[in-house]
Amino acid sequence: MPPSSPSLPRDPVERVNNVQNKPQENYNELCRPRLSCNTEVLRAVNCNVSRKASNESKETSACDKSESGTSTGTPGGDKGDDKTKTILLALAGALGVGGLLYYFMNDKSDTTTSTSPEIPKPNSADLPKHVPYLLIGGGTASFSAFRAIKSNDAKAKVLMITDENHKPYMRPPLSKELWYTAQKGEISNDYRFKQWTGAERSLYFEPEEFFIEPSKLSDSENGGIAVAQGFKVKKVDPTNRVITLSDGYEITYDQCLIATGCTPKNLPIFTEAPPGVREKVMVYRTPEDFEKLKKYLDNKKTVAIIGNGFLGSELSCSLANYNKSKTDSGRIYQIFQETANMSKILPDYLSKWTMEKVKAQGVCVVPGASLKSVQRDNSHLNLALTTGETIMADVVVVCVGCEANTEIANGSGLEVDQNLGGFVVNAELEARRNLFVAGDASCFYDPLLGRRRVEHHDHSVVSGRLAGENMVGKKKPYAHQSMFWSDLGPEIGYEGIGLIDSSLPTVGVFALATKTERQTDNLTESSKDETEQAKTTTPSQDVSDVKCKEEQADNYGRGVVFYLRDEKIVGILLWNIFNRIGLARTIIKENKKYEDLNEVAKLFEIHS
Ligand SMILES: Cc1cc2nc3c(=O)[nH]c(=O)nc-3n(C[C@H](O)[C@H](O)[C@H](O)COP(=O)(O)OP(=O)(O)OC[C@H]3O[C@@H](n4cnc5c(N)ncnc54)[C@H](O)[C@@H]3O)c2cc1C
Repeated sequence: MPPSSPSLPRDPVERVNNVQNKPQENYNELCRPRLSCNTEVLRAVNCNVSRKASNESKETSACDKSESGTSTGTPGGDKGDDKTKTILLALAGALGVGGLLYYFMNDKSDTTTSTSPEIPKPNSADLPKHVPYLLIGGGTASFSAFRAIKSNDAKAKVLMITDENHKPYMRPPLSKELWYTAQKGEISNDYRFKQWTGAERSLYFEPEEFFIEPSKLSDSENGGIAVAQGFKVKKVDPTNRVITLSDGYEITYDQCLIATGCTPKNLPIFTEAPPGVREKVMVYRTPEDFEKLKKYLDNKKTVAIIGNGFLGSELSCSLANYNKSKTDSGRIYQIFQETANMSKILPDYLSKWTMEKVKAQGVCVVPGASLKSVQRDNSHLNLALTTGETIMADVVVVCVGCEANTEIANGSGLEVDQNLGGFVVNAELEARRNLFVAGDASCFYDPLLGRRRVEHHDHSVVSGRLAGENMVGKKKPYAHQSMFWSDLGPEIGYEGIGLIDSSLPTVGVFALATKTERQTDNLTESSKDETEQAKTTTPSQDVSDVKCKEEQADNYGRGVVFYLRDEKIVGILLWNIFNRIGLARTIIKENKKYEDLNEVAKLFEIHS
């Protein structure tokens, strides 16, 4: 029997707010920045994409190998650069100016300066000696905790300490919306971007004026939040409630939160490489990384993205779409070991279908390949792959996951989970009394799915909020089943909840558009006359017949995938279906077997 249909959130904001332990005030500004498309908006976006279709074959063919077994990057883009360099190198050689030679060999023109606002050199003596609320980390979880503290303790004095030179900001648009905004013009200092709905907002949760100076926090009558930027916390002494900064400065607290997030991993093949190689390799997490990569693209550089997770796939699509606005651009490669995009979370057939969509956006996808060696020539990196191919790239972006920032545990007596990483916390997200952990850095117990660590925006918002509430004494357990979302260009958006793992048995139910209807969809923005039929794939079914064949290319445009463990639904993926995550959460919470998953799928209105 299907569950009774719960009342669905009326709009995206309500959907994100429709979570357990919701406090009274509005969390709009922390909500999923995408604010899901309604059908009309999505179709409108799709139409724009199809209008660009005539360029796609040209862009896809840009991935063709120019020599047998060898892919070369930026065939036209770098020629001018290289010629100039050759002349200058000859000059430098003639003059015997070794330093100049080194400069050009290392292609310093590629390096970028951050556009982050100049801030005075931090001086820890300006920081208070004692604060009632101390937040370590300046990200989403930390800012969410501040909101919760403030709404429960109106005059709270909160000090946030971050080693970044930014006020609190959100990360998801860095690999998505910001690139589409950048495509249309200049990026503003506060990184304003257009959401898919057309609404505009900044990457920053609040403007500069919202915050008070750290030196004025203690005397502030109405409290508030001060951000100590550019400071690293070295350790915490939970017994005496004192933190120590890396310069030795100590601050005592009443309540403390650790929300230190995670750091992108790199690969030994790069970290152990000579400096000339290393300077062409980057990871991606901050606005500075966005600026740096954008500059590479604007200079027609070829980018090789290594990795097949959310970030690798999202970024590949965004960069390829960004390049579409240019008459001349470098290539975007995505290299990974697996057979197709997002194969760790998507069932095989959907993963292969998705890869074709990613390719159609202009990404040169190189599946089934890992790196054998890397060498630097004049200005390029030559990436030799296990497939025998060599990719020539100007820059490599390593997107191979993230490691929880737990250095603070050393010397603080805090437990780190050996398998999952992250600070081990109890049900109230407490590591020690009066010391909480939230966001990517927390390893918490999920009563339904076991001990987990989650690296997603929604988890950081809700766990940060709960930690903040517990810091003011609410003593609430964390029982929220968090969701995530990802967008692969303007055409594919998906949301997931629970265990989304392709090694589990899955059942997918999709709405199919017929050929005629697809043409209609491509030419008009109306959905009125469209009829759809459902297609179900089950774990027992041979999925080879639903592979990405030409005539089935749009089979998986919209649907729902159930992930099963012991025949119970433990995860739900909503594929181009929005505003239904509350229903998915309810179904997972029921933790039961369903005889007919088609009936459950109907609740998601995949045909509407
Ligand atoms: C490019 C990108 C796109 C993403 N897109 C999505 C998406 O589409 N959907 C989704 O669900 N999730 C997405 N995520 C994941 C999501 O953004 C993270 O889960 C979220 O930012 C985690 O928040 P946090 O507060 O735990 O950590 P963070 O946002 O990383 O904040 C941690 C902060 O603590 C600071 N810090 C660390 N150690 C110290 C120390 N010792 N002292 C002082 N400061 C310290 C860090 O510098 C950082 O500022 C994306 C992430 C990235 C990088």
